[in-house]
Amino acid sequence: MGAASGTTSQLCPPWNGGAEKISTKRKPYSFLRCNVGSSFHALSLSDLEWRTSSFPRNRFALSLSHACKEPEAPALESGNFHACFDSNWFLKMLVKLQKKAEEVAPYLTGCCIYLVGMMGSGKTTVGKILAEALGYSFVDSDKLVEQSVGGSSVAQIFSQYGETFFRDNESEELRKLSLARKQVVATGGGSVVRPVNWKYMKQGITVWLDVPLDALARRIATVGTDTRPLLHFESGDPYTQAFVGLFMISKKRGEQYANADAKVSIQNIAANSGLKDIADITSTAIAVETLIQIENHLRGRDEMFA
Ligand SMILES: Nc1ncnc2c1ncn2[C@@H]1O[C@H](COP(=O)(O)OP(=O)(O)OP(=O)(O)O)[C@@H](O)[C@H]1O
Ligand SMILES: O=C(O)C1=C[C@@H](O)[C@@H](O)[C@H](O)C1
Repeated sequence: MGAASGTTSQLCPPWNGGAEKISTKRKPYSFLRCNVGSSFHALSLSDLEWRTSSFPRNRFALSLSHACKEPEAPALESGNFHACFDSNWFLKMLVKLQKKAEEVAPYLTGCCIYLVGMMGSGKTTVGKILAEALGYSFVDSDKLVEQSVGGSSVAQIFSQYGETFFRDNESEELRKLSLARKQVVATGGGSVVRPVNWKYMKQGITVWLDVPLDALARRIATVGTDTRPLLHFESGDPYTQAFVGLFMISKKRGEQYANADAKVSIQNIAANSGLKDIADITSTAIAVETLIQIENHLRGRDEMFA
């Protein structure tokens, strides 16, 4: 692969099935240049590895990594993304993402973006893509809590110390993050329940990823509920367990997510792009919509103060 600096970026999630299945007849552009802030990203055919053998005609798998010419350019998890999809569509979406990020970045003036939403709503997946596009770093508040408690997992913290202990640590990590700049933060799904957390998160821009419960339950059922202690109390098959648990939680949380400055509705994205199944919406498309909603929020705010 052509990752000269050895830095590779995962641009999309390897979610269930590892593939977005859209057929294509054509090869991709031979070269794609993306500027993100001061960093330069180049995707070329040497970075795109085509493996056609194991897929039906007009379908292919793409293994993608790219070289970061700037050492300080944000690096996501190392490892390549393997998927099967329409290359032209994907590259267009990637260009759209970079263009939108370049438009929005100067107005953000380095302030942090907090993604809020129910568990499984894609805060981590979309957050990493956004951070990469904006030249921000990515942090996951659940991971920060885990580190602060000496490396125990969220599930272990819940069972060993209880939810209140977890929430106290979560608030403390959000307080520290409120002093930071240029970070995309994937918050814990329950960060919205404490008013003080909103005070910290509102130091930046808060965005709600609004995903229907059925889609959340399908995603969570795929990976299991082991890492999600609040879903451990339900019985039934993994989908039912996840759906019932999510339903109860969402009833309790009511409209708390709606306190966010901007909302990204997956159902709206599907409706606007003519897609019947929201599972067909890629995380890159959701990241683009997130930037659009952030831009709308910033415009509204500037107009209010003009
Ligand atoms: N657009 C999408 N389409 C399908 N699956 C997705 C999409 N985005 C994320 N997923 C999958 O859903 C699961 C949850 O995603 P992710 O970890 O990004 O959510 P999260 O909001 O950070 O969850 P949590 O709050 O529980 O940490 C993962 O298995 C991920 O691969
Ligand atoms: O929705 C919630 O309350 C949670 C979501 C996860 O991100 C973790 O923060 C934890 O499992 C609790």
